[in-house]
Amino acid sequence: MLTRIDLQKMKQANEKMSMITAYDYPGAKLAQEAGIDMILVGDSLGMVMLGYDSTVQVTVADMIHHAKAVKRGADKTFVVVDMPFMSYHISLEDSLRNAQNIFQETNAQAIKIEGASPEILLLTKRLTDAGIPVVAHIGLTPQSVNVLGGFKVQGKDQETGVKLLEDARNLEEHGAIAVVLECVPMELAEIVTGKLGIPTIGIGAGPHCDGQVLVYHDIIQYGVDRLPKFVKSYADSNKTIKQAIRAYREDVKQQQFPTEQYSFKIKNKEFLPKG
Ligand SMILES: Nc1nc(=O)c2c([nH]1)NC[C@@H]1CN(c3ccc(C(=O)N[C@@H](CCC(=O)O)C(=O)O)cc3)CN21
Ligand SMILES: CC(C)C(=O)C(=O)O
Ligand SMILES: [Mg+2]
Repeated sequence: MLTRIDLQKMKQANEKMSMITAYDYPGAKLAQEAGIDMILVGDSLGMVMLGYDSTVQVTVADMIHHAKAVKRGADKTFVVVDMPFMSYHISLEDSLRNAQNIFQETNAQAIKIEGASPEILLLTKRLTDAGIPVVAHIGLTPQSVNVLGGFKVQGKDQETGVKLLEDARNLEEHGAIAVVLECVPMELAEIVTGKLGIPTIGIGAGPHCDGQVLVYHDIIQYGVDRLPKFVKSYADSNKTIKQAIRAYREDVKQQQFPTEQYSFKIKNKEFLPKG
């Protein structure tokens, strides 16, 4: 299992970190077997697993339910769990308690929170002090989609670019072990990556980040119809799975399945009920 020290060393050696989301036991198991460095139990599960149109409806209970399944499938992989919408904004005390529940119940290696406000910085420090490693997340922060006005690229002008770098530095200073940069111009991500001691993990943030993360269902095109520009697709599961289900359906209709090969037989027909 990787540790935060390994992440640091990988950054220094310019060895890129691969991260993928996962939300369930089989998904996590395959990711671990494929040798992925880190798994994120993202609140994107609300969209790709549960069919919501944003991550806003996801709850702490949802995150724990899915993260426990992930950890069972990937017991030897560094797992990060998203804290969901509003579970770390009501009060510092509530935020710490929610983080505690997520961390203790799931056996994850770190939690992830969006933003860099003074409250988030303080929470990052308090969690770190308490022994819960924090991954930060800035740029496009999907839990704020209704404030941002859509899933849009962030940090495109001078003011927001300077702010993004300042946010990243503050998060590092308050103890974050890594920072996710979502949907920012690649040139800006390169500068932030160069200025930070902790690794950056990009999604739609170009090639200069220390690591990359993508959503599982996007990479294998599983149940998603439209891919964001920054996603490279590596398999067409929609096609493969639909082909398999259609073939099964056809076999049933045509009485091609089940044949004897897929059936059980009785040795002594005497035992069969008369009738
Ligand atoms: N399936 C999935 N993949 C993701 O990467 C993802 C989720 N869901 N849900 C949570 C967030 C939301 N994310 C998104 C979703 C859409 C765009 C998008 O469509 N962006 C536009 C760019 C818009 C602009 O130019 O400002 C694009 O064309 O890629 C970006 C990030 C990333 N995360
Ligand atoms: C897109 C990644 C970074 C995320 O937060 C998620 O999958 O929820
Ligand atoms: Mg998320």
